[in-house]
Amino acid sequence: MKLPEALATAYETGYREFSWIAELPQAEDPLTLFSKSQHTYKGQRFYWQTPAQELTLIGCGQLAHIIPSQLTDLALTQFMNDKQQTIYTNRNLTGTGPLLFGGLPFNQDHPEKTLWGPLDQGLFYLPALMVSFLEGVPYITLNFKASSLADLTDQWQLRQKELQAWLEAPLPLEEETAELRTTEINLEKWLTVVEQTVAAIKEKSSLKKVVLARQLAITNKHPWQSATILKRLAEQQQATYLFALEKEQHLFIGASPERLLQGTEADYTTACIAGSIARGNTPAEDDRLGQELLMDEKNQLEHQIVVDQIARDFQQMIAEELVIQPATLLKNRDIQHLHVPLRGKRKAGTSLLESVKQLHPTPALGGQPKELARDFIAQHEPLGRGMYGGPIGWVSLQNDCGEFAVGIRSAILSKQKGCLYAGCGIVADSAAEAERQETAIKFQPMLRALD
Ligand SMILES: C=C(O[C@H]1C=CC=C(C(=O)O)[C@@H]1O)C(=O)O
Repeated sequence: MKLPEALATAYETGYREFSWIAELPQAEDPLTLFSKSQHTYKGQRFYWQTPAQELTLIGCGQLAHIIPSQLTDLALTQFMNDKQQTIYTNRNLTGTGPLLFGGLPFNQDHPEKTLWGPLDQGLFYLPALMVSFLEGVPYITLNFKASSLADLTDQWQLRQKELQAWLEAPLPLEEETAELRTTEINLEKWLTVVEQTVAAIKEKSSLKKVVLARQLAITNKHPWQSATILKRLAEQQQATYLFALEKEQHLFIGASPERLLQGTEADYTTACIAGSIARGNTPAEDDRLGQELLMDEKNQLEHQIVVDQIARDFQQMIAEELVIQPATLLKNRDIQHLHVPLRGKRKAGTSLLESVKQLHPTPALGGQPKELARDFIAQHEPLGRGMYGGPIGWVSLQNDCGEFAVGIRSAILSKQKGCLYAGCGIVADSAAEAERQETAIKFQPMLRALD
C-alpha cells in the first residue's frame, strides 16, 4: 500500500513518530475482533468499553510503555506535553490516535507482587494497533516510529500487514469449560479488622471512614482467556466500564460501575458512588430495597463523605461553577448504589493524569481523611491491592482528553490462578457481618463471569 503523501510531508517537516487514523470500512463486533487478536497479541492487549457503549477501544502490541509510579508528577506532565508536540496525527477524533491505556496502582508504597507481577506498580502503554468504535463506527489507529523516509514506508507497510493479519485471523478454538475452586483469604481476620476499624473510628474523632477490601483466591483447571471473560461480563454487567489490561501472563479485568474522571477539552465529569444494597428478585422488592438505601442513615453518611471530598478536590480542577446533581440509584445486575454525578468546566492548563491522581483514592476506595485512611489500610490489609481500586482508563497524547474508571469489581488473573477483590466503606455504624455480605455480593460479577 502506497505511503500517504501527508506522512511523507510530516517526516520532511521533522516528525519521527506517527499515528495514522482511518475509518475501517467494515468490522466485526468488538469482542470478536478482540478474540481474533489472541494468536499474535495475547499478553499485550487491552479492551475498554464505556457503560453506554459510545466508545470501545481494542489495543494490540506495545509500542511504548510507562510505569507511572516511577515518574515524578513533573516528569509525567513533561512526557505528555512532549508527545503532544512530537507525534504526527492526521485527524483529531476523540478516542482515536495516539493514546495511553492503563492505570495506577491503588497505593504504590504498598506493593503486591504475588499475582500482579509487572502490573503491581501500574502500567500505561501506547499500542501499535488500535481499533476504536465511536458510537459503533470503527476506526483504526496505526502507531509507528521511523528513522528515515525508507524506514517510514517500511513501518507503514508493516502496520498495514499486521492489521490485515489481525482482521483476517481465525477465531481461537472454543475454550474448555472452567472448573473453578475458590478460597476465602483470612475471612476471620478480616471480620476482626472491620470491628477494630469501627472502634478506631468511634475512638479517633479524626478518622471518619475507611474502605476495607478482602480477597477471594481462585484457581481454574485451564488458563484464563480474556475474550471469554469479557464476553460474559458484557452480557451480564450492563452499564459498566468493561476493561482488560494484559501484560505477559498477567490480566487485570473487571466491570466497574464507577467513573473517576472524564475529561474533554472543555469539561470534566466525575461521580460519587458509595452505599450499597442488593437487587430485589421482583421489581417491587427492587424498588423497596432502592428506597431503603436512599433513606438509610449509615449509607447516606458513607456516601456524603464521598461527595464532600470529591467536591473539594474537583473544585480545584474546574473553572466556574460546580454542578452537583441530586442523588439517584445506580443499578447493576447484582447491586445498587447511591450515585451523584458532578460536572464542571475544565480549568485551563490542567493535566488529565494529574487530576486523576488528585482525586484518587476517593473515599469510595480509601476513606476520610485521605492520608489517615490510606495509612490505616496499608497497616491493616496485609496484602496490597495492586491495581484494584486504582484509576484505569485512557488518556490521549494528542489533546489530553480521556476517561478513567475506578478499577473495582475486578480480578487479577495469571495462568490458572487468580484473586478477586471487593471492598466496603466502614463508618461508625458498620457491622462486620453485614459488610461481609456486601463484599460477597461485590464478588458476584467477576465470579459469574469466570465460572
Ligand atoms: C470498594 C468497592 O465498592 C465501592 C464502590 C461503591 C460502593 C461502595 C460501598 O458501598 O462500600 C464502595 O465504596 C468494591 O466494589 O470493591
